[in-house]
Amino acid sequence: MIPGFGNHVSTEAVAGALPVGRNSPQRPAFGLYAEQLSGTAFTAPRSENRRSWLYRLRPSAMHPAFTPYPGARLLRTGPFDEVPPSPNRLRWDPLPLPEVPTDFVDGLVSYAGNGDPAAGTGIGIHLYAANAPMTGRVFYSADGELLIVPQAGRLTLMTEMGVLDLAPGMIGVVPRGVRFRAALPDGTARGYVCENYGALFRLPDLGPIGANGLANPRDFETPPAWFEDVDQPTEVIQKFMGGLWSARLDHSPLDVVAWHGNLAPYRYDLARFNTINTVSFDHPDPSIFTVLTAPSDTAGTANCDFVIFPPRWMVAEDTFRPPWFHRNVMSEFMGLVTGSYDAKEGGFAPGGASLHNCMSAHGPDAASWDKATHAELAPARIDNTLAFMFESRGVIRPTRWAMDSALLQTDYDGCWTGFPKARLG
Ligand SMILES: O=C(O)Cc1cc(O)ccc1O
Ligand SMILES: [Fe+2]
Repeated sequence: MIPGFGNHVSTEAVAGALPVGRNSPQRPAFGLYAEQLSGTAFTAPRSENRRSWLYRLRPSAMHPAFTPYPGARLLRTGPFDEVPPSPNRLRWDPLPLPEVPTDFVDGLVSYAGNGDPAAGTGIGIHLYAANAPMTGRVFYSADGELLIVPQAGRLTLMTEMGVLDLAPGMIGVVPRGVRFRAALPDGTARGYVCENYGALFRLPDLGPIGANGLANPRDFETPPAWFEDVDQPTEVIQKFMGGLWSARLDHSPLDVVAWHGNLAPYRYDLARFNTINTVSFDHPDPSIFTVLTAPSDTAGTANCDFVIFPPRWMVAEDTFRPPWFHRNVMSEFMGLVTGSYDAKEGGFAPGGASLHNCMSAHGPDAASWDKATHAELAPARIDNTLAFMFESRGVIRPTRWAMDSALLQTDYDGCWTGFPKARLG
């Protein structure tokens, strides 16, 4: 794996496949085809510009027409207008594994989202639950990059640009347009996906934190070039403006022998996150836990922040240590990879999800509040936990499936009942 975030990488699976000193020679080595894949507009500022050059056995353009794909029936895309957006606090039980053989693509279930890929803003929030490998087919989203958060079971993503092995506790990002096949080394897999229609995820600015901290660039890993030379029928499934489309090739399109550039899949082990928090008092805003941010056009107001709540020490003095009660302008979709979450004593399970939208009052449940209010404030380690949040400037709109699902907890409001009234004297 090649360390670093957003670096300009040069990698070849066969020596001599990568042209030197130019992108598009008259005759690339071995008769390879040169192809540019751009993830930003050609004229995006250099600091934001992301593109790679791929050298492949056959041009991607060599494909027949796409026709509608009938699978992945629960996959949805913005605008999320199937049902009215709900101001209610919502929480879902864990997504069960499928009962019939289902691969990563067909196992995608959209819970919510906002914006619209047509406008280049917003996110789609999906879970996947799969019990079969993708065989004879590959997938890509033309609607956005995919931030994948495995929760149970490993995923091996064979992408055009290299292989990403992901385990729970890691994240992977597959750029818009990059085709991949997902294998399941453990037989089954479940996790979360944020499909980012907007500006690409990047590392947040660190401000007064300084030059180091949070997710450090060198801990991100990009795979070296890898390809398969397979002349077997392969189905390419793409998601385009929410529609699913399929085309049959007579070969695998995972045939990129060499590539160079700064647009590529990458992974990151969340255990590498340098968690920063108070050493005096008060619970800081959770932005201190931002791993990646996808900015909007308004400074500091993200299309999506990916935020984690990892194992850490709590040392704050005279402080209510779990998340405080709050009502936020930003909307929050949460998931749990493992263990339990310090704001919720029960009901928020690994593989489950919660949604607290713009201005919806939330915070610790009554049991967590009671416990934290009476806790002895010795240094304490929060272990066995890994929660995360997709936080967005736009209201997060649930899908019809999410609202009608038997997984939706009908008693969620109940966790905020029974708080004793304050006594004035
Ligand atoms: O709602 C939540 O649990 C997420 C969250 C955590 C936190 O530590 C502070 C604010 C916040 O929204
Ligand atoms: Fe919150």
